[in-house]
This record gives sequence, structure tokens and C-alpha cells, in this order.
Amino acid sequence: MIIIKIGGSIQKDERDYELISEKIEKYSNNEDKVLVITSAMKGITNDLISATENRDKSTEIIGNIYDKHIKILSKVADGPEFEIAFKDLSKMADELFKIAWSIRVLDEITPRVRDYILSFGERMATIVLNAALRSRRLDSIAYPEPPLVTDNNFGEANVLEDLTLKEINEKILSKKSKILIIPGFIGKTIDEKYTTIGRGGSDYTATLLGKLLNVENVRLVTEVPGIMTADPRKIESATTIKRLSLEEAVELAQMGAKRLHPRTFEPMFSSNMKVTIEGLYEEGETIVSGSCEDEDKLKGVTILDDLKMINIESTRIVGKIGSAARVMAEAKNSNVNIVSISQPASETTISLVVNSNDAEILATKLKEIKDIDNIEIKDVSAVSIVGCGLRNNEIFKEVENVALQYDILSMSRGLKNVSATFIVKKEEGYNLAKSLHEVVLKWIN
Ligand SMILES: Nc1ncnc2c1ncn2[C@@H]1O[C@H](COP(=O)(O)OP(=O)(O)O)[C@@H](O)[C@H]1O
Ligand SMILES: N[C@@H](CC(=O)OP(=O)(O)O)C(=O)O
Repeated sequence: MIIIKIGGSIQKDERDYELISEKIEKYSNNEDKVLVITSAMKGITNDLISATENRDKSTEIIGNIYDKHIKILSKVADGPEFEIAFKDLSKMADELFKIAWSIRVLDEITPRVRDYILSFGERMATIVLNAALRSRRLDSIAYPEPPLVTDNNFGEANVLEDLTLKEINEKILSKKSKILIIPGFIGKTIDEKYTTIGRGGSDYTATLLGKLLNVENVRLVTEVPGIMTADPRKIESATTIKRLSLEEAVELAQMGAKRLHPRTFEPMFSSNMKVTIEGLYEEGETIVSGSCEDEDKLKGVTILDDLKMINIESTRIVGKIGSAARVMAEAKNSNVNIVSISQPASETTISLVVNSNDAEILATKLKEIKDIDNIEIKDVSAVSIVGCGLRNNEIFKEVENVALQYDILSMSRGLKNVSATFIVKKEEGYNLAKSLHEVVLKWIN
């Protein structure tokens, strides 16, 4: 069996479905079963989120979502396949309209209802993809219900692995068709409420099922030809990385490369599967497998630029046990994720980097701590460089020399020292990323 994940970025028009069908057919030739995991069609998850946020427009947005699906369906499916899929999509859309109407009337939404609404993106995508494959005479079936059984942490649910394995064996793998199409990103609780596992969660669905089902090959198909040395939309000279060790892949995913779910590669730590990220339009792929090897030098650069640094200064917190804990406790109580932390040995300052949206919320809470003299907030970028070669002194020095030409606010090392992150003022972020990318291109193999 092979697992193929089809990204949302490559589900937008007739040509995409033609290329996807060819790819699935090619991979299915030597397999007994192909488990296809699909994301929602391009832009649909964002549209659904916008329906939950702009409740006065929710029915209009949902009308557009339905139209987009039917328009594509009419181009990729024909005859009875079109008829069946049309009925299934219309039934789902009816259900979605009812919820949209109720949130519009109530002007209120709970995390549970939000996940229920988001679940329609992936569920509708299984129907369109299946109709497209069947119209090309491929032996496929869609199972739109979530394969993952999760806890009820709506928005970022955790997968219950044993129950998921049971579910997939009983309800999905038992189907006779060779190609089984299931939704990524969504799950359901034991009492059958829809959940989601976090943005980009279809990649993680694929690797997690790969581990649970002992599958050797998991292929994540997307619009770019593999994971690249930088986001090709930001840095033109970015090129495909041929191989990533698991440590490197985890660091890159965590810092947003190819908008992967941060846990995408976690299942690989307890399995022997090989994960390949490959392009639909251009030849090119990245293989993720194994640990750091001698030939692994530098692999890539990422940049996070919607961040703020909160500098907390006080001479009265120096040497006091529990000062940092109080600051962190405020972050926890305010539900604010800390992206980076630093404190000099003089202990007079604690600097926290958080997502821009969270900065004011946290700073307001911190101002209530009476031993703090001054709190300052500034826009920053986090620029990271990743590669096993950073453990090599010569390479690390070269990276450091380039970074030191900028005004570095803090520096930290990642998992097993295979990454280094530099925090700089926002206006320096892009230039630092470009300079570090030049070093990557020199050392990449
Ligand atoms: N290092 C990187 N390598 C490849 N793509 C990247 C990288 N960093 C950011 N990206 C962006 O990720 C996008 C693909 O992610 P996404 O849209 O989530 O794909 P999919 O929907 O197929 O899962 C690309 O269009 C690219 O701009
Ligand atoms: N549709 C979800 C899940 C996902 O993984 O999407 P994509 O494969 O298009 O990144 C999202 O947008 O987050």
C-alpha cells in the first residue's frame, strides 16, 4: 500500500485534476491499495474560516463555496459520476447552509461548531476528487467521513492512535476499491463530533496513518517541486532540497517551510517510512529519511515576520527565584504561545518573542506585575537556517559571520543543533534571510 496526500494548492482547475489522476494512476500500478488523503480545494478552508468570522455574510460565502465545487465538478466529471457527486455535494451544502444560517442568527460560534464548519472543506473535496478519478475509469471510492479519532480539543485535536487504527481498518481498508479517498485535517471524537487537528493538518494525517498502517512510502504532492531552500515566493533563487534528515525536516516544518503542520514528521521517529514531498507541475522532490549524515551541510532558510518582541526590564527581578516563572505564567494564563525566549546572565531583562496578535494582550498582563520597571514592544523577524552542517565549527562560523553584519537581538539553536534562529528588527529580516540563503546555496549538495 502507498499513501498519497493531495494538497489544496493543486486542486483549483480541470488541468490539476488531470495531472492528479495521472499521478495516482502511475503510483497505483504496482500497489494493491492506494490511500489518497485530500485537503480541501484551494482557498476553501480560508473561505470557511471567513464564513465563521463574518457571520452576516456567512450564507453568501457558503453559496460561493458550493458554486466553486459544482463548477469544477462539471469540468472534471461526466455522466453518472457527475450525477452522484452533484447529489452528494448538494446534500452537504444544504447541511452547511443550515449551520451558516444558525450562526448568522445567533451571531455566536463555539470552537466545536467552527470545526464542524471547517470539516466540510475536506469532505467535499473527497467527493470531487473521486468523481474525477472515476470519470477516468480508475477504481476509486470516497469515504468523506474523518479517518482520525481524536480528543475534543477543538481546533487542535490530538489523535487517539489505537481507535484511529481500528476505525481505518474496519471502515476504510475493508472497502474493495483499489483507490480509497479520505479527508485529511479533520477528525471526530468518540461521540462523533467533528474536530480539526491544526492548519496544514493533511500532511500530518498522511504521515500518521503511514506510521499506524506500517506503510513504507508516503508521498505529499503539492504545487512546489519539494521542500525548497527558501520560500520560492520570497527568495527567487530557492532550489529543491534533495534530501532532508529527520531532524532537519522537523526544524523546517516547525518554522513554517511549505506550510507543513509542525507535527508532520513526528510519526517518522517511531517508524521506518520514507516521506517524499513532490511537485505536481514540475519534476522535483525532497526525500525525508534517516538522521544527519556526513554529506548533510546546509539545507534551508525560513523567515517568520509577523512577530513582536516584548522586552521586560527590571533591576528588581535580578537573582529572584521565580521571576521568569511569573512572566511565563502570565503567558500561559493569557493563552499566548512563546515563539522565542532570551535572558542575559545579568538577569536584568527577559525578552519574549510572540505572534504580533498576542503582544498587546500579554504586555497588558505583564504590566500588572509590580516588580517590572519597563516593558517595550518592537516588531521583529525570526530568521532560521537549518542543516546538520551547523554542528561543524567551520560552517557555523561562516553563518555567524554573515549574521553578525546585522543587528542581532538574540540567537538560539534548535533540535540537536541542526538549526540556528536569529531575531532581528523586522526591517532587517528579509535581507538577513537573503544573505543566509547565499551561504546555504554554497553548502547545499
Ligand atoms: N521552504 C519552502 N519550500 C517549499 N514551499 C514553501 C517553502 N516555504 C514556504 N513555501 C510555500 O508553501 C506553499 C505550499 O504549501 P501549501 O499551500 O500548504 O501546499 P499544499 O496545499 O499543497 O499542502 C508554496 O506555494 C510555497 O510558497
Ligand atoms: N485544508 C487545511 C488542511 C491542509 O493541510 O491544507 P493544505 O494541504 O492545502 O495545506 C488547511 O488549509 O489548513
